[in-house]
Amino acid sequence: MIITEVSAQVFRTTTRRHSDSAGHAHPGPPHQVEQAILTIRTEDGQEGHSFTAPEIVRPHVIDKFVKKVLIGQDYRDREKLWQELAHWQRGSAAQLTDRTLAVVDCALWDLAGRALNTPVYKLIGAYRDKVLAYGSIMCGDELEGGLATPEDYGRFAETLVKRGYKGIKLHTWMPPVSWAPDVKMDLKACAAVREAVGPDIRLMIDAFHWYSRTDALELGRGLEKLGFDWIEEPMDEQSLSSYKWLADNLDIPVVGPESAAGKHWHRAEWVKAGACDILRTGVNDVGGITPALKTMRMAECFGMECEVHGNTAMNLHVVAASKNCRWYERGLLHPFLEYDDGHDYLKSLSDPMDSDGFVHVPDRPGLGEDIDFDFIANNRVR
Ligand SMILES: O=C(O)[C@H](O)[C@@H](O)[C@@H](O)C(=O)NO
Ligand SMILES: [Mg+2]
Repeated sequence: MIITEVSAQVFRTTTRRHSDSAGHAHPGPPHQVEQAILTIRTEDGQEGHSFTAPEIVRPHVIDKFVKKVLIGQDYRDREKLWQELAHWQRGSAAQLTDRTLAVVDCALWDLAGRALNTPVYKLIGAYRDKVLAYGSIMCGDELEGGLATPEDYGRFAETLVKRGYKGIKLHTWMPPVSWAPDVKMDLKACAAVREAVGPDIRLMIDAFHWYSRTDALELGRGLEKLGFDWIEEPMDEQSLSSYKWLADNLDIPVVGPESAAGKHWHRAEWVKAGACDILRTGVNDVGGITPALKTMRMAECFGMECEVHGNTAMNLHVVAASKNCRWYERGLLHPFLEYDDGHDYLKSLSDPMDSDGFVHVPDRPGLGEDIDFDFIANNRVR
């Protein structure tokens, strides 16, 4: 039970996702990027793994913080280990981030599941073993035939409905797209999608994250006419009072916060302030599965749904272990990319979706990621 090793391996993987100057993903030619796998090992050889960006588990962070908290401890003491890492963040000179807490927490959950030959969502206490996915479309672009026009969004939405999706979320155009942001163009894309898919497909938007209150209000009012289910992150989430103002002035549900710091504690403040109608959490955003579950349960206490940000196994297990969220966010999707091709370091998808739009939680132990350890070893860089 005692943790004896914590290690991070960095390896090369090929992807067609490229990040723009605001960190948004767009398709491009295949290129190699570095990925990291964190491994936590016990004295009796049990292992837990989780993936992240290499800088999140760089040697300074692992040696200065993670190893000092974990080595010699019982791997089952996730709450204690998470609290100790979270407590150290304030005095870490901003070196110990929520992303590091998340990858450590996920690897500990994976370790517990592998040791007990049980999937994480069953360990938590499962609510379901399949969940409807919404197709989360990438931010708009200026690529011919990509997501450059409202009509492009409409055509792609038709493709997603044929694939089986029963919900679609648009990320509309944002800088550095030359002419973005533009509320009227956002609404044209949303109208084109509504026209293309008809009244029964659920639609949501995740808009430019720095609109003014009046821009966000105009966007929300337009979405109400199109029967959208929610408006997400149209303004800077650091302004809780702006979201309180928006939620008070709109009928369409406001979802958040996604990217705001403060973990489950700050999300409690959003609920208390009435700054959202549907709460939001995400394993990477709040520092792990452990705090994501706390956020989800807190929302339930207020009769609120809490939608989970992001794909990957870690978020799927939180959704599968919870009643008060409707969707799994499957994406990000683009006409030029085949999401179901997965990753070269995983032998199969962590979130396979059937033709009815249901994602089935893999029955494999732990997080259930079908890791190709040979690929990682053969492509390891450090
Ligand atoms: O900003 C982005 O690139 C996307 O919005 C991304 O974070 C996406 O995962 C999201 O916000 N989903 O809700
Ligand atoms: Mg979002």
